[in-house]
Amino acid sequence: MGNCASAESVAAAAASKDIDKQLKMEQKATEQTIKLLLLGAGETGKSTVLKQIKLIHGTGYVDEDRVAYRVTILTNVITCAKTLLNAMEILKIPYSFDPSTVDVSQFQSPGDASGGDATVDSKSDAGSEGEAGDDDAPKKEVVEGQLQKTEDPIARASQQAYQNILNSGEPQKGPVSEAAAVVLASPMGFGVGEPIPKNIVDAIDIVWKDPGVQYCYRRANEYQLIDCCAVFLNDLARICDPSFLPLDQDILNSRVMTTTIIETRFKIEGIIFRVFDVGGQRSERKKWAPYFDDINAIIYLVAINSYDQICFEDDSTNRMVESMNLFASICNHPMFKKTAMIIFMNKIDLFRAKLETTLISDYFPTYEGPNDYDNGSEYFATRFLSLNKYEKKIYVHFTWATDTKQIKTVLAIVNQIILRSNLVEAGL
Ligand SMILES: Nc1nc2c(ncn2[C@@H]2O[C@H](COP(=O)(O)OP(=O)(O)OP(=O)(O)O)[C@@H](O)[C@H]2O)c(=O)[nH]1
Ligand SMILES: [Mg+2]
Repeated sequence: MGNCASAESVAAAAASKDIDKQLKMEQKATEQTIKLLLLGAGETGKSTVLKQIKLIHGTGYVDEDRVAYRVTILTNVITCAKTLLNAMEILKIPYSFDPSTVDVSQFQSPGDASGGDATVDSKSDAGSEGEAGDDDAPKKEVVEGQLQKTEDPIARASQQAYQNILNSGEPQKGPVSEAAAVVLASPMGFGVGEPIPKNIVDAIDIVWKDPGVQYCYRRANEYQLIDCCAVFLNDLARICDPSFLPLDQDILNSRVMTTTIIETRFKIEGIIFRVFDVGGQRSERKKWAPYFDDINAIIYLVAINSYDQICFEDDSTNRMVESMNLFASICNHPMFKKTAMIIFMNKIDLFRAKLETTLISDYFPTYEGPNDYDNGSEYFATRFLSLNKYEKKIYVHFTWATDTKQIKTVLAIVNQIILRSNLVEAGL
């Protein structure tokens, strides 16, 4: 009997110890949960960063995911091809228009020297129109962020050639216009396992290689084109092959606008990260506020290459200006006073490429430095940091969200920042 009582009390003590242990573990688990919000305007790369976290710290993608992403990628391909063709009409560029054959001297006007020569040279790829300069020409007045429609000898030549075709009353003829008709008549998307028919793939290829379409592509800031256009259309044969199954890199390059808030959980070095990815377009932002409670850290995404682009949502607001205004409201939000704040100045690969063709000062007249990466990136980082009213510590990283190696390094640093600032916050 005595033995029995003692066995019971031993069992009870053990059970109580288990409960204590369980409680402690639960307490520890809650203590060690980090709520991380990915914020930023549309198309800045939030979902791409989430995909990277999934690849680096999660389970990655299984074949079922890849089959679904294939549908997305093929839709991206069709969307890009159709968008380019519609833009040919808007910008008045005829098929087969070749900027390199234009006699620039015939299309000059007195304003050609003002400020935009670097842009003009590279967008046209024509090489000689830099000579159009006349230092006495009046300087263009630049309003911050205002869209600059390309007005140079090449654009004029293209418009005139386009107008001549219209005046002739005859439709454009030839293989490119025939291919364009096939692309424009193609369905927007294809189902799971369904390939894009070969005649449509061939038509997209012809359209994409046309010099007029390539010129139109270089002027993509004048209309809305998703960033994965070149990466997919340059790789058509592989992507449109019926056996195509997307690689991780293809998934990272693909584009779907986020319309619901998605929470994904990861365990990183024993700590649970609850990562929330939101839609960045204006219509999506009203869904954000309910998720602002108890947020430990925010990664705010900026597309640093977007300084010459207008918002998808309206045709007058510059994307960088939109991004700055949104950041001002987030970083000075009373609920985020103690939240670790990290800015990702993202799309640095596209930023570098854009600097070759587009002057920052054409869109941000307060920028007086050389049109290079170091000075340009520092300028935009400083502009964002200057919006911080409370002198709160804000960390800035320059990122290339589609590059897993670079993001892996950045995320390791970010994890340390988040953990450190939350230890400080907890008084530890
Ligand atoms: N080249 C390049 N492309 C990028 C980079 N970051 C994102 N992208 C591409 O940009 C496009 C938009 O990225 P998303 O991650 O969908 O943007 P988002 O911020 O989630 O957009 P919303 O869901 O509309 O708010 C995708 O095609 C990405 O592959 C980058 O650093 N470099
Ligand atoms: Mg998204």
